[in-house]
Amino acid sequence: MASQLAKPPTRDEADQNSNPSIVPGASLLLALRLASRPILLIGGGLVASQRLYFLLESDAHITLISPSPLNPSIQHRIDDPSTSSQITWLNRPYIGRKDEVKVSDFDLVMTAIDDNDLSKEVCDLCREEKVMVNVADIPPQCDFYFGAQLRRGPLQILISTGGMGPRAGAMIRDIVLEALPPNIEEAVEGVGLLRADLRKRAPGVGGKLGQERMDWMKETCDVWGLAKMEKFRDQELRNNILDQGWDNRTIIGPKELNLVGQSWYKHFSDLISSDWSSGLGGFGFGVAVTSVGILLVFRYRR
Ligand SMILES: C[C@@]1(CC(=O)O)c2cc3[nH]c(cc4nc(cc5[nH]c(cc(n2)[C@H]1CCC(=O)O)[C@@](C)(CC(=O)O)[C@@H]5CCC(=O)O)C(CC(=O)O)=C4CCC(=O)O)c(CCC(=O)O)c3CC(=O)O
Ligand SMILES: NC(=O)C1=CN([C@@H]2O[C@H](COP(=O)(O)OP(=O)(O)OC[C@H]3O[C@@H](n4cnc5c(N)ncnc54)[C@H](O)[C@@H]3O)[C@@H](O)[C@H]2O)C=CC1
Repeated sequence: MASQLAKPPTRDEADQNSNPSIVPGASLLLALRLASRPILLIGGGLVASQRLYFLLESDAHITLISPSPLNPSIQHRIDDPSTSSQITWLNRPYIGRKDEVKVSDFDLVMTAIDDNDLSKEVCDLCREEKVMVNVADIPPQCDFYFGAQLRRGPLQILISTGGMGPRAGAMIRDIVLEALPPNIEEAVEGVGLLRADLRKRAPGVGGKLGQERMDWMKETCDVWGLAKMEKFRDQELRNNILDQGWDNRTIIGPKELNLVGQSWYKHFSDLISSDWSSGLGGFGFGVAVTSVGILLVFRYRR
């Protein structure tokens, strides 16, 4: 039988007293922010090259210990000026407990080597020093697992099967990839821009203002829906829903926009009333704005 969907309390009051039972055995899924943080990576083969790729994307600083020859993709990152400063390569084998490089100097340690005894030693050292470690191939020696990942700009999704089937995890990732709406990245970017503008208008952390900000943002997201959030990338539209909406502590959804004034907004809100057909909607909007721009230019020239 399928197990329940994890559902912690939310901001909806109805959820807050439901107290779903705890199903143990999960991993804690987090989004680690590693910019400039020191990470130790031991090994220079294919698996290390995969670890390196994700570490570079997260802006970490990687100390890589492995004798040459390295996997060509690792060598490429070391030679490439756009990534070389993020990597300190020690061209030698790591020797374990006696090595001058100490695991305690790192935030995370990863090994991807074909030497089980040395891997076990690294794991023991890390556990002594309370540094989180991943030993590729040996789940009991992992404090964290990797997962099958997909990234669309700011949007990141990780599939974990709790060590049961990494290949199955990658296949599930591909299903998610197929199912994602084509403009999901633009939707996430749009909502990010709106939140940033709102923060400029109403700065600070917590308190009554923070509560109002969160309630307004939550309702605005709900009324626009994921399908239309890409429209928030338009500065004028953002200004409008902040001027008319946030400043009056009310919610301006796509339907309300045509009450907001400028006639092109009526045209615009008609255009965006369809759902994920929005590739064309976006094009239509572009055309609409451009036409208004052209009309204005003509008016001023007269
Ligand atoms: C526990 C974990 C620890 C960790 O590595 O963090 C682990 C452990 C092991 N992997 C093994 C085998 C394979 N691993 C892959 C691939 C990936 N493995 C990844 C993660 C994880 N692998 C963690 C759990 C993930 C989860 O919870 O779902 C992925 C998702 C992410 C990544 O590595 O970055 C990446 C796919 C990414 C992608 O394609 O995008 C393939 C397929 C392939 O290479 O195409 C195979 C062969 C097919 C198969 O076995 O499925 C073996 C057995 C070795 C043996 O039999 O001797 C072990 C050890 C064991 O299971 O005992
Ligand atoms: N996601 C996972 O958990 C997976 C794990 N593996 C396992 O991960 C390990 C690494 O896999 P690959 O990269 O394909 O192996 P590989 O054999 O291509 O690479 C091993 C690397 O480790 C280096 N190395 C060996 N001893 C070292 C030492 N003392 N210090 C520093 N570097 C050292 C080698 O020079 C080589 O670069 C293997 O044990 C493999 O079975 C393989 C596939 C998936």
